[in-house]
Amino acid sequence: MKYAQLVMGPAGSGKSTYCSVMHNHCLSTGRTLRMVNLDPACEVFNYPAVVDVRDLISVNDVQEDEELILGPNGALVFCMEYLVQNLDWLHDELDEGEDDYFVIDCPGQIELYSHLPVMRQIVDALKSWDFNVCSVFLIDTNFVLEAEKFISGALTALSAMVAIETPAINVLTKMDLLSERNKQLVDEFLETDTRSIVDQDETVWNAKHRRLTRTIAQVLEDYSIVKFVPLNCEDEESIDQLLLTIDTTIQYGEDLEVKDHYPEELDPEQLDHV
Ligand SMILES: Nc1nc2c(ncn2[C@@H]2O[C@H](COP(=O)(O)OP(=O)(O)OP(=O)(O)O)[C@@H](O)[C@H]2O)c(=O)[nH]1
Ligand SMILES: [Mg+2]
Repeated sequence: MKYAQLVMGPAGSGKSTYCSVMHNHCLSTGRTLRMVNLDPACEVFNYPAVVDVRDLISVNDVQEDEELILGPNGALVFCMEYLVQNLDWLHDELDEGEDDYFVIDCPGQIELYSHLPVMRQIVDALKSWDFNVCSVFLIDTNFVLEAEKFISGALTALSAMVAIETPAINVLTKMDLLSERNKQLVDEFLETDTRSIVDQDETVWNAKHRRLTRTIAQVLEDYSIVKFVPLNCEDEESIDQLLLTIDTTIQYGEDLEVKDHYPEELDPEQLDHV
């Protein structure tokens, strides 16, 4: 069995930073993560990538092609579609040994997480190659600090969850940049039910659309579909906590635990006689 975190989210939400933070954290605890750059548009990243999609195709290559005439967004979509047509390349690149744990840095075009099929096709391929996959969907905390933005962030995360259909962990990034007051606000948002968050907000705009926002908030609340985990990259405990949540979601380490623990009702000494 292999494992993969797909690090997704809007442009600039902190995906590549998250990848290098996770890599460094695991390096210091003696654990190996295999890092993958799946962003054909990226210029630099601060982790050692064992797989880099730019070896197959990059936005620069595509934009230099005079026959294609594509802008940066079109070129990125072209690259991702090219990757989907050449999934054997990715399979070969990822195919090294057993029990590998990959962290995959994805591109930031929001269309990839709403209506374009490419991310879904990549996830389906990973599953067919025996990967346990989890999407880690990052959202910049600064963009969810008001009630209607919080709802909008939750809906963005939900649209990715619906489009990609994997277990998902939604992460609020850049917590280190918040003032103490705003940190408190985020904590309050995360503890409060979504419906009450909307009810606290009293703007004119909100009054006009109150029934709609309340209903959306109620649906989010009733189904408990979108939960956020805050991440402060400066705080090792925060990183560790998130990693544990992700590991549990993709069932990483469960085999190890089974070997380490006997069921409660069984006495280990008795097992020798079985
Ligand atoms: N202070 C702080 N800055 C961050 C954090 N995460 C990201 N940044 C900054 O936010 C900017 C964007 O971060 P990236 O990691 O490149 O974001 P990305 O999601 O990979 O961006 P794209 O690949 O372009 O979609 C950079 O200037 C980072 O230094 C964080 O946790 N704390
Ligand atoms: Mg990036």
